[in-house]
Amino acid sequence: MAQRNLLEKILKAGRQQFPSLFVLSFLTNLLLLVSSIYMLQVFDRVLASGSIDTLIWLTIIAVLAILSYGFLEFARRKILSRNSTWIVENLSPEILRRNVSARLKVGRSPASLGDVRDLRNFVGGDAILAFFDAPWSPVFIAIIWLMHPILGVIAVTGAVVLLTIGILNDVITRRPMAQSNAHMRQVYGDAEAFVHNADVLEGMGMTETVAQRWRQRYGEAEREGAGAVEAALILYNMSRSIRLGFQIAILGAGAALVLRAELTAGGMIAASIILARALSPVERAISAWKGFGSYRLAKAKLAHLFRITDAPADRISLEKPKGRLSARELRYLAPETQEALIKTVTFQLSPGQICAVLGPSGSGKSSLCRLLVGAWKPSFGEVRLDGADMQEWPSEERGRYVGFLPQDVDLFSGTIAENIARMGPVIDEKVLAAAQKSGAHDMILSLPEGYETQLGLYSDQLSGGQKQRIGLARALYGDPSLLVLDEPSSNLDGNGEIALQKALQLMKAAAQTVVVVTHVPSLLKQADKIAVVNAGTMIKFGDRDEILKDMIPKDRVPHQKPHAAE
Ligand SMILES: Nc1ncnc2c1ncn2[C@@H]1O[C@H](COP(=O)(O)OP(=O)(O)OP(=O)(O)O)[C@@H](O)[C@H]1O
Repeated sequence: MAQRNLLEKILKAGRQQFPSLFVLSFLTNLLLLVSSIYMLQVFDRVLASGSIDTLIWLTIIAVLAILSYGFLEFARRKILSRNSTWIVENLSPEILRRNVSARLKVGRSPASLGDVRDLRNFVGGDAILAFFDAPWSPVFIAIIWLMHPILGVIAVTGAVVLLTIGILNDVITRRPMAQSNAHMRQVYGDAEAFVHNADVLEGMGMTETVAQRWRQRYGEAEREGAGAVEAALILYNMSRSIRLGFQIAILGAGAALVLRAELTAGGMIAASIILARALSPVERAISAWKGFGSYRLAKAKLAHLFRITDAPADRISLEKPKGRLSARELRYLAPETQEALIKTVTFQLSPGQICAVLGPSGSGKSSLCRLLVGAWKPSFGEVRLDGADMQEWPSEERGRYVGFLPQDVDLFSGTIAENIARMGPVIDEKVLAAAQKSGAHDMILSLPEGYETQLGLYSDQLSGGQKQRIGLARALYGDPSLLVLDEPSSNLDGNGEIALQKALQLMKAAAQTVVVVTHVPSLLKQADKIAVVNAGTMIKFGDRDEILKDMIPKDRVPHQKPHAAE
């Protein structure tokens, strides 16, 4: 329950800091007047009276005030940086979890960790302070007005001109910058994918062509934003010059007023300093406004992500299932296209049964596997393990009883032992048992660091077959009741296949239910049942021998690869 409103909770916690930020901003802005008041007093009182004592006292008071200013400004920023750390630490893991959930549910996630960063940048950064400081600009301008209305008019004009330039800047640059940023993200994503596929690029001499294409797309994205950057730069420099211009104007007008004895010399200098203070929040408020735009967008995207994904369910402790698997009228529509990838699938397996799934390429075997392990939520129908609906079961709890070996195994950054232990706490005996059962133990020991071998991102230092064996050990970790293996031998050599055959025998002996996508005769021999899938429909399901008898012409030798759905 607490997790469901995490986003609101975090934003509310941020808002709760507003009163203290408001008070601190009031005090810091008040103390910002110290230097002008000091200047006013030195010029008009000390220089006129020649009193060293007054100067000393004034200086002591000014220094104390400036020190207090420093302390209060530090406190303001400390509150914000604490806020931003808290936001990132609490929200990021939750967003990562919901990203995974959204990817499986709707194909892609509406929000990313970049949105948490945008949220943090605004709530915990300078932008929000600009909002607290901005109301002080009119106060400073009013003080200048009180010194002399002519100076007040100059200050108001300065603020209006800077505000106009800022708004113009925002209007001109917002859209092209957003487009350029989106394209840049794509271009950098492409670059990462190219590096990841270095072997393909080098092996087929594609590197230069790909680099050329990339350079072209990078150039286009860069040029798209260049015009906006240039316009922003011109306007930024213009606003700086204009601000300095207004400061000179206020000094000049002040001097004229001094000559006409309508203002003191101290007042002239103080007005110039106060003007600088008055105009600075105006300039900052414009960039803060941009930050506010990103914040609002990020908040909306994150709220959408929270709406379409569920909070982690409370842990429930069901007994370990025996492995009775039933799929009833399963149907699955691709989230983005609504195309039916699985049309009708109904079957049941008893604990300890091995079911081989056959079917031509693209027939839906992998999709079926994802539905069986509960990674994909069926659009219609249900998958039950011992009567419990896979979708009703919290995935953390369910995962303890399910092992899944996908077609393409990717391992995560960490040691081999950690990967086998599913990135949780490593229980040595369980890791060893899983590795031995999968036939990966000897291979792991032959690596220089054995189970402690550190795998980097994409685990490039391992061969496809090695990854597959470790993936199988990961699936077997903790003796799950149901194992779903998608083409487990696609990267294995003869020895690997024999090891896999033994592993299947051990699973059967341990009464583990297994669904295995394979066309390999030696593995088919282990199966009790065979399911044949074609175009998303299970067209045949039954005892192995009966199905094979129907499929293989009598005059053909049994160890030939069966062509399932032809
Ligand atoms: N996320 C998805 N969105 C849309 N279509 C998808 C998605 N995943 C798979 N498909 C499509 O669903 C169909 C079945 O794919 P699936 O991977 O399940 O087939 P398969 O039988 O395992 O194929 P292979 O033997 O080649 O691995 C294919 O046409 C594929 O393009």
